[in-house]
Amino acid sequence: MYSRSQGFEILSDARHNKSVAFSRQERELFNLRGLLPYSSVTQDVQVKRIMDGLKRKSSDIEKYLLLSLLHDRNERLFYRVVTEYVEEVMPIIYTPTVGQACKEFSNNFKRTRGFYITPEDKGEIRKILDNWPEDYVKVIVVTDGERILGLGDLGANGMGIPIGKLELYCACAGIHPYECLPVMLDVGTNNQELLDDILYLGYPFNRIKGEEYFELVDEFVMAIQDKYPKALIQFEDFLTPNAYALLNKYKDKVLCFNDDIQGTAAVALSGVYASTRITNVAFKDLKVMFLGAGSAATGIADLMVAAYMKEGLTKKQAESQLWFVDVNGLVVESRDDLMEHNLPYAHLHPQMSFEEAIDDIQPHILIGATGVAGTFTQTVIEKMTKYNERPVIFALSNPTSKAECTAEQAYEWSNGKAIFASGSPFAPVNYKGTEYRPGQGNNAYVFPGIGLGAIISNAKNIPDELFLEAAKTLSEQVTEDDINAGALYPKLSEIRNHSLEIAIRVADAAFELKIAKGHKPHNLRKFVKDYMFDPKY
Ligand SMILES: NC(=O)C1=CN([C@@H]2O[C@H](COP(=O)(O)OP(=O)(O)OC[C@H]3O[C@@H](n4cnc5c(N)ncnc54)[C@H](OP(=O)(O)O)[C@@H]3O)[C@@H](O)[C@H]2O)C=CC1
Ligand SMILES: CC(=O)C(=O)O
Ligand SMILES: [Mg+2]
Repeated sequence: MYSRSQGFEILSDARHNKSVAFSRQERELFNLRGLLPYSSVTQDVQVKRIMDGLKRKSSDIEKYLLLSLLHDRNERLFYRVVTEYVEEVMPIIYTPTVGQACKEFSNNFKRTRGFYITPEDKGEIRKILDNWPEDYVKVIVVTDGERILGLGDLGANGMGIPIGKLELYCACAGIHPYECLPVMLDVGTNNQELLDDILYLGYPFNRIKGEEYFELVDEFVMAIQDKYPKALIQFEDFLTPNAYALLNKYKDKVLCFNDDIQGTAAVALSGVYASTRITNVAFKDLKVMFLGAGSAATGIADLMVAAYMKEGLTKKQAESQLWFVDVNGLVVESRDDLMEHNLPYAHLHPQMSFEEAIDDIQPHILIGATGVAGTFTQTVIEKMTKYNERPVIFALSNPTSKAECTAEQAYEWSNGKAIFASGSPFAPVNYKGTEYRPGQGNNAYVFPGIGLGAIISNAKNIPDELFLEAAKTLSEQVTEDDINAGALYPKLSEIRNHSLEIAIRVADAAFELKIAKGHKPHNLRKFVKDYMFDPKY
């Protein structure tokens, strides 16, 4: 990799720094003699040093900080570590540890990463965007920090999420680091604890809302369209009403998607497809019950409707197989507290509690997206087991502390019958001598590949068909071994290959649908593979 920096400058330039891996020749060329210890080592040895260092750390947050410093110092080494040890490292740079990192973001702040926009920048967003040093940004992950995982309003501390998501774009889909832009739309926070904290670094006022809020977001979207017209905008961890309002406003006009609504939908649908290989229930006959009726759960239901319709069901029939329960019980037509996105699933049915609804509807699949731990109780799992030989249980809430139930609970309470997946990782569980491998139903399995496919094809927008394609592709990556271990998702260690497959199919579908602005490469697979960033020196 070519660099114009010399001497100390190149050692503090994370993009080009190789540190003790600089060869004798490079040390001569870049005026590095005397600045490094004698040994010139391979990147493999550097990786070993990092992994040994991680093992010596006694807490996950310390590991997060070590990796974050590495990212600041030597980008290629950081990504080499993440790609090679993705199973060990993903729970650190992503959920669950990223949740804690967000909570402590201001306390641990050392070096800036990403772009911050506040209400004081109104009218000048396009101008200040020129302060960002990169010309070829292709993927932007933006949050306003109001619904960070299941942790609520973390204000500007939520910046850990765009940073973490973009690290996965690079590690899992080979997007080049310089093509990534994490953005915090810091519109304030209503979290009083943060406002009272002298160390809090965000805009220290209550959130702006209504017209003022939507105008600021619009100015941001337009500024991005102007400076980076080919960039994909991923909306992340917005509060549900805002998430829907923004998605509906921009999804047909701008290359964008909402990860919590649409990415989650694709990964959950993929798991649902895979589950039918174990349960042998035909996909079009599946009855699904959701606990939580927010953006994640509704996004899944909406994509399932599209998937059912491809199997010949009418929209009405499809919707009738999907049931929601929220804090106030079963979502039914007679309720007057529902939001617009709930209405297609508010069936003409008596109002009842969650447990009563399981007895009444007898769903094949239970999907939790509440952000509330312990909501899948022993009784809930037992009821699901009563009605299904193999009950399918998704506890999607993040981080781990918010999961609706643990993997161990699901297997124990179902006497080993449950097919379990969760948003944050759980280790395999040995129950009565059999090892069960929970799958990780997290949008991280799909958003990197979807994003890569969208930018490769230079798509105008991302319609549902592309999310369906991603779901199908991922489910096809689930092997017989995975199925035999009760896992609905393939092993994370192969995620780069899965992202590649998703990207190819998504790009291909974009060309088929004629929403791709570019020309289809003669050999799409080779084109995508060649595009992908390889962190090896
Ligand atoms: N695995 C993955 O890939 C993803 C996981 N998630 C996780 O899903 C969770 C929810 O996210 P999101 O949908 O955006 O959030 P929302 O706030 O939009 O949705 C939460 C829903 O759960 C309901 N709820 C809250 N408490 C209970 C309860 N005790 N019983 C029944 N329902 C309850 C809420 O009702 P009300 O509004 O009335 O309080 C609301 O309908 C988060 O923890 C998030 O981390 C999100 C995206 C991706
Ligand atoms: C995974 C994710 O996007 C979330 O929990 O919000
Ligand atoms: Mg999210």
